[in-house]
Amino acid sequence: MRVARLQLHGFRCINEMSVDLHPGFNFLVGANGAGKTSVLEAVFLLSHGRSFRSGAREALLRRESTELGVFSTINHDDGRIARLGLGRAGTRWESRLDGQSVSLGQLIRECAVVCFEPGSHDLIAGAAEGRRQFLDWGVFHVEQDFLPAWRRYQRALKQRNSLLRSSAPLDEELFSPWELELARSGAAIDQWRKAYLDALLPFLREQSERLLPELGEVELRYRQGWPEGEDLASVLGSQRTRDQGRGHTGSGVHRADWTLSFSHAPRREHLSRGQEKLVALACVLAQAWLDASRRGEWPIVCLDDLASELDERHQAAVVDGLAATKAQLLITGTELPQPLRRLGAHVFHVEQGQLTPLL
Ligand SMILES: Nc1ncnc2c1ncn2[C@@H]1O[C@H](COP(=O)(O)OP(=O)(O)OP(=O)(O)O)[C@@H](O)[C@H]1O
Repeated sequence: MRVARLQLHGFRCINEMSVDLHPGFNFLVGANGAGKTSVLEAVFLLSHGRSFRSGAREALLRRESTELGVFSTINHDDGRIARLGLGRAGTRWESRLDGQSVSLGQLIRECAVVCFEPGSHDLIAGAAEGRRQFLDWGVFHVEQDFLPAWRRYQRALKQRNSLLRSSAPLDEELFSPWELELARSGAAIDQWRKAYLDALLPFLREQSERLLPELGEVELRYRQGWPEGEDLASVLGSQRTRDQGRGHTGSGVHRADWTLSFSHAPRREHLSRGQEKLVALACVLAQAWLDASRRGEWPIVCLDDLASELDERHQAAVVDGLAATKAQLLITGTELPQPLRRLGAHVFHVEQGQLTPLL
């Protein structure tokens, strides 16, 4: 799939912008603060319903603006054209698909964007939440039932946490229904996550061999969030007193995590910063390959500030990897690095939130 046209208003530093993108490789060049990342952020928003930058969605609204809109025409490989819109007027957010008002879930299912940006580093070096989000986005896009199960899980978790914080003595009858729901929806979420990571692993191996052959073989470890082989409902039942002391539920799929290790770098601390960046990039590209194999069309691939911290050899390895995909690429940088020129870029100059085609 490809973004054919992108229109933004009231988004970050962008007052009004409309651009027709190339179906192949688009390179957005401009000075620091020009608005390059904001363009990628808008495309990402349509596929994730949130920004990749920290902070509330409200921060996306341009200062001095009262309305925000992100509109995109997506061309699918089968010839279908979808018109996506996400906007905020006053305090209300609205999602539209082909002119109809839809839920945010329906909107983001229509469009697949994988994005590598400086914060993607957190996939390797950051907290577990970012890794769970990465995993759950992949599951969400293949499993129709994931979102309702995840919502049921979140609701039950909230209820159990508020019971834990209430001063009442721990009452089995009050806790049990929520713990059973956590176990039921949690088991489904856990199975989907495991299946997703199993499917991701071969693509991850391929990407890491291409980008980081010096690190040796990659291993992926998944922790489900409670002891393996035990029933989550029983675990929660036995941990009520401990959880009451903590004020929250200490076990469940909301505590899951996955990590990578390499035969020549078994611990994360063995990786240099540039290597961490490449490992995170390998994860993102593996996700794109898996998504393409399942969906039958490539997701849109966004790479923000790709070249920084990478030497020419690794940049060339990244370029070889990208050349092997059929994805639409949106890449940003303060200049077009030599190795990327091989991909035949359509360059846009970005200045004060405006895109001007250069080549
Ligand atoms: N809500 C907002 N309203 C107005 N301006 C904003 C808002 N949020 C961010 N900005 C500004 O938008 C500008 C563009 O930021 P962006 O991160 O897109 O730039 P960039 O071209 O990617 O820069 P860099 O190369 O430094 O990463 C910045 O000057 C920033 O201060």
